[in-house]
Amino acid sequence: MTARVIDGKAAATGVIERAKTAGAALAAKTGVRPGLAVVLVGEDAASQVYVANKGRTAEACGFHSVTHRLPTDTTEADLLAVIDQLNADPAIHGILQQLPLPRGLDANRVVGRIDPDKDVDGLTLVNAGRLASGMAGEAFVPCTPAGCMVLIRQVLGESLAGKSAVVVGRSNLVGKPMAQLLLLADATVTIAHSRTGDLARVCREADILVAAVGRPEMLGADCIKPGAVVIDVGINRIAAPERGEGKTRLVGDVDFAAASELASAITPVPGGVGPMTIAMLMANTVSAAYRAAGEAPPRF
Ligand SMILES: NC(=O)C1=CN([C@@H]2O[C@H](COP(=O)(O)OP(=O)(O)OC[C@H]3O[C@@H](n4cnc5c(N)ncnc54)[C@H](OP(=O)(O)O)[C@@H]3O)[C@@H](O)[C@H]2O)C=CC1
Ligand SMILES: Nc1nc(=O)c2c([nH]1)NC[C@@H]1CN(c3ccc(C(=O)N[C@@H](CCC(=O)O)C(=O)O)cc3)C=[N+]21
Repeated sequence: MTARVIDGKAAATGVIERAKTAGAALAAKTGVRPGLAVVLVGEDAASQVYVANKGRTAEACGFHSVTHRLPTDTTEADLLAVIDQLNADPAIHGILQQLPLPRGLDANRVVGRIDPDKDVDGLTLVNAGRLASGMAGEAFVPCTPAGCMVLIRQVLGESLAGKSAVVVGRSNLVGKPMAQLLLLADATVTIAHSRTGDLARVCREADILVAAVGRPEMLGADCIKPGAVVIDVGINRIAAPERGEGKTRLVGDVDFAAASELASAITPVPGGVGPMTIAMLMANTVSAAYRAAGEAPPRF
C-alpha cells in the first residue's frame, strides 16, 4: 500500500481563515482585536521554527502579536515577571511560553504562572484538568494534539470506537493531552515512552500511531501496522549536505519513506502537524479574545 499523504497545510488554511473572519467580526462588534504573546527563552530549534511561522500567521489574521525573546541565562524571577506583565496586559488574550525551557528553569512553575484564561497552549493545571475530566469543550486544549485530532478525524471520521491508538511520548504538551483526546473519541489508547519494552511491537498494534518523541526518523517499517494512520509530530532539524554545505532540513520522528509503504495515511514533515498547530493556536487566541470581551466563542 502507498499511503495517502495527509495535507496539514490545506486543513490549516481552512481553520486560519475561520479564525481571521471571527477575529475581524469581534473587532467590528466590540473593538477588541485578538492579541497573542509568545515567550521564547534560549535557542531551541523547533521553537525557532514555530515562532517564525506563528508570527507570520498571526499578522495575516490581523491579530496583535508580540514575541519576547529572552537569553538562555534568564533567571526564573525575570521570566515570571514577563509573564505577570502579560497577564496584566489587556491587549493580550493569549500567552504561549515556548518549551522546552533551558536547564534551571522550572516549566511547571513558569507555565503555572500563566492566567488560565490566557493559556492558549492548554498547559495550566486548570486547562489540563478540564481536559482530563472530559470537559474538553470548556478547556483550552493544547494546539498540537487538537490539530492532530482534526487530521485523524479527516481520515477516520468522528468516532474512533474499536480502534487502537498508540501515542509515543508522554509530555504534558503533546503525548498526554493527545492520549486524552483519543480516549474522548473512544479509541483504545496506549502511551509509550523511553522506558517501554519492545517499542516496535507496541507500535505495530496501532490503527492510529502518533509519534511525539523528538528523534529524527526513529520509527521505521517495523513500527507500522499495515493500513495504520500515522501522525508524525516530530520536528527535527538535521544536516542536509546534499543541499549544500551547512544546509539543514526538517524531518519527523517517523521514517516517512518506509512508513508510507505500509500505512493507509500519513502526515509529512514539513506540511503535516506543524501547520495545524499554528492554526489551532490562532483558533484558541480568537476564543480567548471572545471570552475576554464577554462574547460566546465561535466553534472551529
Ligand atoms: N509539529 C508540532 O507542531 C510540534 C512538534 N513538537 C515536536 O515533537 C517532539 C516531541 O515534543 P515534546 O513532547 O515536547 O518532547 P519531550 O522531549 O517533552 O518528550 C519526548 C517524549 O519522547 C519520549 N522518548 C524519548 N526517547 C524515546 C525513545 N527512544 N523511545 C520512546 N520514547 C522516547 C520521552 O520519554 P520519557 O518521558 O520516558 O523521557 C518523552 O515522553 C519534538 O520533536 C518537538 O519538537 C512539539 C510540539 C509541537
Ligand atoms: N509551549 C509550546 N507549545 C508548542 O506548541 C511548541 C513549543 N512550546 N515548543 C516547540 C514546539 C514545536 N512546535 C512547532 C509548531 C509548528 C511548526 C511548523 O510550523 N512547522 C512547519 C515548518 C515549515 C518550515 O518552516 O519549514 C511544518 O511542519 O510544515 C514547527 C514546530 C510547537 N511547539
